Amino acid sequence: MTATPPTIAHQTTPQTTSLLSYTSPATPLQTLEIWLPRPLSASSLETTVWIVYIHGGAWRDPELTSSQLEPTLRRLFPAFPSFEDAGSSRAVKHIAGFASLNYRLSPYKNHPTHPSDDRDESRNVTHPAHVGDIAKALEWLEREYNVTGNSGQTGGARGYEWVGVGHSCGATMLLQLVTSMGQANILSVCRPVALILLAGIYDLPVFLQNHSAPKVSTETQRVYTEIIEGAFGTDKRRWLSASPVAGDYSPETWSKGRMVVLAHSKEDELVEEEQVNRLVEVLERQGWGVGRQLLERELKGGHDFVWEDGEQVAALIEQVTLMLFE
Ligand SMILES: N[C@@H](CC(=O)c1ccccc1NC=O)C(=O)O
Repeated sequence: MTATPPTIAHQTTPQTTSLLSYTSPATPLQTLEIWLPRPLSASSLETTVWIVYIHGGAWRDPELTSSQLEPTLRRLFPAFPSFEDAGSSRAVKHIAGFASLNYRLSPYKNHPTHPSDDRDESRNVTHPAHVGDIAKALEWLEREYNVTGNSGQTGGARGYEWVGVGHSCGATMLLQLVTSMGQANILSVCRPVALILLAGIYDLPVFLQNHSAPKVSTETQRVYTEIIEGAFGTDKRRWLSASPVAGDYSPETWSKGRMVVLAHSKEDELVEEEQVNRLVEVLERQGWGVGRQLLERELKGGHDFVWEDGEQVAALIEQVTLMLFE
């Protein structure tokens, strides 16, 4: 494959974009946002990566969107939305671009202000449609911005490598993507070199067990059940096979994977720490931790504070980017 120049205008700097569609025809949630700290042509394929962010919201919350990355961008770029100071951090020099993805959601009929309508095709999907949209967005990023991670073994063209950052169910989806859980188009999508997983859900049955009465109120249990049934259907037998803990993270299936960071806060009131422990067991059993780096990081603050504040997310992005290059 040869490096095709990006086909949409993005060579001016500094640049932010509004929502871009990654499907044709366009739909309201199959969209993404792009930020380039400098013209793409000034970011070399050898020394920079893309950061691809996936927001959370329990697969259904319409109020959580791609804009969730902005507080983090404000921490990384003091003059954001301008990128004037883009050269100030050593890590940022190694970032070619940021993409923050939206994806179709599952129903949320009892949302207090934005209930979903049965006829709204953007808000009535189930797994694997969410992660399928993530795969479509990555195919688009490959076409438009050369985010292919094609490491040019044949000496040919290269594309940018990417680092995935996901919060809550966004972290879940990144792992479903690298392990090809879901649909066929995922297989052709280039894999990330590293993942930063924030407050993710990795074992759906354990997630539900930990949020069932008498550990929690029956009302809380009802909400968690509604979230999982809404996103994965009512057939319980499918919940484990759709869980990241059921995935294959061997070098054969994810040859690019060099680093996984699992971050969680003890103050998280929505996703429990056991999710991290379950995934660590699985990754270690599959050889992670020797050679392929497995890092656990303790965060501060509640579930949503982590992205609302952005400082800890920015610090993790800086650390991982530097580790990849230095
Ligand atoms: N704001 C969401 C709740 C939510 O995001 C959530 C709740 C419990 C456990 C994890 C959650 N988010 C994961 O993406 C909602 O209203 O459904």
